[in-house]
Amino acid sequence: MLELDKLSLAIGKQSLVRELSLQLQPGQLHVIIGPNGTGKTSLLRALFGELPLQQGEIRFGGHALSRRHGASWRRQFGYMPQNTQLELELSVLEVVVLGRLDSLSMRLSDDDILAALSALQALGIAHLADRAMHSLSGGQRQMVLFAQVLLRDPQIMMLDEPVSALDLQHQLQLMEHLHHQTRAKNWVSLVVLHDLNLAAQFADRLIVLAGGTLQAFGPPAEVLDAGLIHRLYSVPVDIHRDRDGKPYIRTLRQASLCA
Ligand SMILES: Nc1ncnc2c1ncn2[C@@H]1O[C@H](COP(=O)(O)OP(=O)(O)OP(=O)(O)O)[C@@H](O)[C@H]1O
Repeated sequence: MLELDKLSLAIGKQSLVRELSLQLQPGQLHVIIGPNGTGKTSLLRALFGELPLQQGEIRFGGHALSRRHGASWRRQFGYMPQNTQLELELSVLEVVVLGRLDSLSMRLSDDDILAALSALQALGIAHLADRAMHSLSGGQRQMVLFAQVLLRDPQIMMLDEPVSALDLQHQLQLMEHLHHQTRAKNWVSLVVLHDLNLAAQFADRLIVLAGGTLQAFGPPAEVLDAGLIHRLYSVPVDIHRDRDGKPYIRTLRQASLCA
């Protein structure tokens, strides 16, 4: 279990997250939603050990994150940050193999290369293997970096807006893959999404953040309602339910936004 105990984060004098306590279970997909600038990325960076904690504690498997053990802490994670803009001369296959960096010796083993190829195949992008990373489109790059993070085979998987550049088919493919692997590998998965319908379809638990504080935590069917969404985004919505009882959301147009 990944535990956050009264976690507070700040950059300089600006408070980003306040007194956040959560228990995140292995085998479950947790989706973080909330308005822009509300601390979602900062939270992932703190969990990864990239942003110092102002107060509180993060524990995984009984061990607390500490500065001294930063490198071994990070080894437990697969982390795909928000910015996927990489001007690398490396080929796609080389970038994906880098997912094995921690266990690489001076030479790549055949196993590493086969694992990278099979990740590319599973995501339907094996045809990109020899392309230079810098020559790819934004969506192609996002899929390749997802393949790279899969290769780490982590215990905790964190993806920051991983579908922001993807078309509908690839959004579904990435989320289905993540959902399946989270169950199969017993990952604690944490994903930041802005698409509430995608979040409602795939999340076991939603983590709703606004203004750096936890607004709600639970299954989408229990958490998402028109009142919460209006409080978060000041946008009126209709909420419907699909055959499985999962909510789906339709925004209502507002002439007043066009001042
Ligand atoms: N390096 C930094 N220096 C100063 N302020 C920062 C820094 N990184 C983030 N912030 C501020 O911290 C707040 C939270 O940022 P964060 O990126 O965590 O939000 P977010 O919820 O992920 O936003 P978005 O949905 O827009 O990606 C914002 O007000 C942002 O301007």
